[in-house]
Amino acid sequence: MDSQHWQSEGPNTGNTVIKATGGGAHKYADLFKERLGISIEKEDEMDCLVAGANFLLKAIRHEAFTHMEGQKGFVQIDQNDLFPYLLVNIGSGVSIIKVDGDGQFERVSGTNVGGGTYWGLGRLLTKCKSFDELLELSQRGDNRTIDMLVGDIYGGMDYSKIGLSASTIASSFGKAISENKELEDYRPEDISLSLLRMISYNIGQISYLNALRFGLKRIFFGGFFIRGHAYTMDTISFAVQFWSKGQAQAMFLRHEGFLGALGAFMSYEKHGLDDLMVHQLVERFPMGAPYIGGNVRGPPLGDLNEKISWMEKFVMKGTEITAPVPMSPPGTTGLGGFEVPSSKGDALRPDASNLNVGVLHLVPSLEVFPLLADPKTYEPNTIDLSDHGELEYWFTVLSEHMPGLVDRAVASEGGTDDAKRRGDAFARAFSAHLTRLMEEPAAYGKLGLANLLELREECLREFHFLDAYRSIKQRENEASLAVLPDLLLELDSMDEETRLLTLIEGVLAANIFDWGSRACVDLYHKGTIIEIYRMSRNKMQRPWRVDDFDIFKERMLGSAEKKPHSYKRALLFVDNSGADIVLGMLPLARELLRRGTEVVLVANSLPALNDVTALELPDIVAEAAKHCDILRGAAEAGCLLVDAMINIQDSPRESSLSVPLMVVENGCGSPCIDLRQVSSELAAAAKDADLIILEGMGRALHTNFNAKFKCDALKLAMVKNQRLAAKLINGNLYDCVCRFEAAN
Ligand SMILES: CC(C)(COP(=O)(O)O)[C@@H](O)C(=O)NCCC(=O)O
Ligand SMILES: [Mn+2]
Repeated sequence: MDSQHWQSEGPNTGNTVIKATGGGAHKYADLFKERLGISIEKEDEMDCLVAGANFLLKAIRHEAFTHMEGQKGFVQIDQNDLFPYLLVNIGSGVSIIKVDGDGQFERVSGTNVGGGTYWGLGRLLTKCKSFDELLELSQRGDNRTIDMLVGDIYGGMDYSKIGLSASTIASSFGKAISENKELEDYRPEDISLSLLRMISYNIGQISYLNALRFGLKRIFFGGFFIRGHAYTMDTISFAVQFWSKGQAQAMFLRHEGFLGALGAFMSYEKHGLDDLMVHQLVERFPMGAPYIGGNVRGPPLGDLNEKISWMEKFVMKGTEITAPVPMSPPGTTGLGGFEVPSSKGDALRPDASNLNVGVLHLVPSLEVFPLLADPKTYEPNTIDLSDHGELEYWFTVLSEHMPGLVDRAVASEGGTDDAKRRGDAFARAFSAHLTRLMEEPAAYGKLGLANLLELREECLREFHFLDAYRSIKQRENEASLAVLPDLLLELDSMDEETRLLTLIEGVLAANIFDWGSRACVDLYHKGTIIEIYRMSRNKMQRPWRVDDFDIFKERMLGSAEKKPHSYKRALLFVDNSGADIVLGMLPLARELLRRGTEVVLVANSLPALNDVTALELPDIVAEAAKHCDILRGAAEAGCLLVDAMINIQDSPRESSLSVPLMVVENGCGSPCIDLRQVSSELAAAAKDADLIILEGMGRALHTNFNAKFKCDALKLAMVKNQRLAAKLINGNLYDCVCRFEAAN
């Protein structure tokens, strides 16, 4: 888990105990004791395997995946509906284990024809020097030269009566008996593929029969034989699908190489992970994790300097490894498993795990947002990056943003040499992530645009850029606060209906201040903040591309047929600093307060681009409250303005209403929000809420555009990316979305 935990143990005092499992735990125990004074405590291999698999399947959302025809598909496993399952561990031999619960399992079967058989026979038949070389050979093989196919027996025809196609293998290596050929006459590539398919099909078939024997729906495959090899997974999947006639599916584990080690870790008493919940665990991918290819390389990384220089080496190593992998969509043949693997497909990456190793953080305060209509089917991302075209587009966009972002980040730290060095390291680290994900989009789990945007923020933080947009945010807040009084006067002179429309227009118009959008940043060179804000407001033309304003208006103000609805509490998920919050969301909050609705401003816990944070908001509200009694009274009632900095007695109150205004943090530090993991404060504040307003592209479009809630929801955003506008709303850059969805 966190390296700090290990570091805090202090220097080795001679009685350190490390839990370990597998052959190595026996083989090297004496050496560890002799050289390092460390005692290796051996744990049972099968216990560890099962404990490791159980932990991963419960703790990591995107752990299990299917692999068919070169495509990974993540499977969401319900923590409460995991057992029983079949675990097939393919090492030298194969163990088939029925798992009924934590510590409850039985080895129900196995086969001596496993990875060792493939490697042993393969070595004898091809003269390969390593297991990886043998696997790599199979990648270029054509097994039809050796295997006897149904078509070979039936003159190229299918044996349709019993459902066998001409390309089905009738007999592995069967052609060798009828041809007058010697071993040298066969290509090693073909031999390797034929062997791989023979063994994988056999394992797939035996596993399926065992699943059938115990009535199990799920079969997870793991072990050294698989090691991320796409074609091996495809063959096993194909076998399971073929024998089960599509009733069963093979699944694989993302951290399959670590089952035993994790299980050994789980055997420590008091590791505190017994009651873990998936929503409390956050997987991050720091470049500083001292792992390459599943091996720890060197001591835990201490200070930032150490991290930067290690990262430089790591990236060099990464480039070495990743260079030969083609930048094309991952895939094998796409042809039903009986075809030969395409050499253009996923190259073999024996060390595919090198950058996949995340660090799991336990954040006990995270909760599932209680107002999600159905947390089980909720998917935060609107854009799925498993679509290669999308990934390529966003990869390019984010790569092009990099120089500007680095300049901004370095400037935010005073432009010192140290900041420049960190800036370089950040750029290299984030580029390495992007390159890695281009090659293997599923390397870190299911990949959506929100994950990429969050990864960028995490990466900045990793290199100690805590708030790259600090000065921009301050400047924009000040400029906007200066014009707020005039805006409030203008609003107050309007009738209710015009005011509501102007307020929503104001939110949409002010959402243009987005430093994460290339198009908007280009715009900022063309005028002052206020000029751009005015221009944006003047351009507001209804109907917007998505325009549910009239439904929202009817709900708020009522109509001839309907009475107005009085919301008890509204959660306003706010977005950017400056005009967005000051001239957009705060005036809307004020309107809700005026109507007797409690308002909770939900802001980021950590900075992301120019988003306003929960820490910054109270000061902004305090400044705004100087010009507005409604905000002031509500903020005081909500204890937001603790030390009432203004002399309230002196100014007459606009309203006697004083329902509270609160600020809560959302638990995240990204431009998007995953509502499966929010702060406990937000979860608590949500209990009484009956209206949710999600604002901005990140929170309302990239994520949550399709989210359904238990209460009314208003999604407001200006679309500041042409491609997204075209794809999502069949519209154009700067089009607006005002989507209102009544409670489910
Ligand atoms: C990062 C963002 C989601 C932030 O938008 P916001 O939530 O502030 O409205 C947005 O700027 C974005 O999607 N940018 C895409 C890159 C671009 O078009 O340049
Ligand atoms: Mn934003």
